Amino acid sequence: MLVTLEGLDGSGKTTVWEALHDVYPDAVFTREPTDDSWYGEAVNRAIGDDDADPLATLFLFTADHADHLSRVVRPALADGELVISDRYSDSRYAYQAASLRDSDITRPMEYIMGIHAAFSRTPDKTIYLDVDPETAAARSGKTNKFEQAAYLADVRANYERLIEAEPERFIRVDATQPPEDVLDAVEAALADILDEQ
Ligand SMILES: Nc1ncnc2c1ncn2[C@@H]1O[C@H](COP(=O)(O)OP(=O)(O)OP(=O)(O)O)[C@@H](O)[C@H]1O
Ligand SMILES: Cc1cn([C@H]2C[C@H](O)[C@@H](COP(=O)(O)O)O2)c(=O)[nH]c1=O
Repeated sequence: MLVTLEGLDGSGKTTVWEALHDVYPDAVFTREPTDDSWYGEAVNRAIGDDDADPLATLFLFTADHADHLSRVVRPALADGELVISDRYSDSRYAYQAASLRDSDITRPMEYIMGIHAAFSRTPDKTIYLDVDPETAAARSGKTNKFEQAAYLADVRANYERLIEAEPERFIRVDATQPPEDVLDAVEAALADILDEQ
């Protein structure tokens, strides 16, 4: 089963993802962008480059996703493992659709989803850590071009579109709560997901 954690920068995904290691010691914990491949390194260069072309950046993230899928996610799923990924394809649909909003591509989210449809694997469940853009930007420290409240407001609107389109896949957790309450809510959601299996 593939479970993904999604949300704005600073929503607390990594805090939750790290805490879940103790709860599910046998699960495969992974992330996007990857942190163990040259594709992930290329993505991180694009994140740090204010002048990086948004379309080129989309394809770097997508290349990293393709490698992540074939090298980590698909083999683990084939072995029957629980895979928990800190960010996954929805991050592309939400972030790169926002980056390409004023580009020549008329429907960026649909375009990005179309690219993924040919090869990707949709998560079984996605836990969305919901936080307002101002809190997200403040928590993340505004260290790069993505961690800005105005941009994150567009990203959040895109996440809302995704949730509206697939309400059965997404579980929304209020990420403005204290970290221990957020973790309790995520643990309860995951327990329900695994019970339903
Ligand atoms: N529920 C919370 N309440 C207050 N602060 C939090 C909460 N969860 C995480 N934080 C803090 O916010 C900061 C960002 O958390 P974290 O790295 O987990 O977020 P993230 O969603 O993974 O961000 P990014 O996508 O930018 O990597 C950290 O300093 C963390 O301690
Ligand atoms: C996977 C993915 C990520 N991003 C953005 C979101 C963040 O600002 C950075 C790095 O992610 P992290 O969780 O803070 O390490 O990249 C993106 O724009 N598109 C994606 O597909």
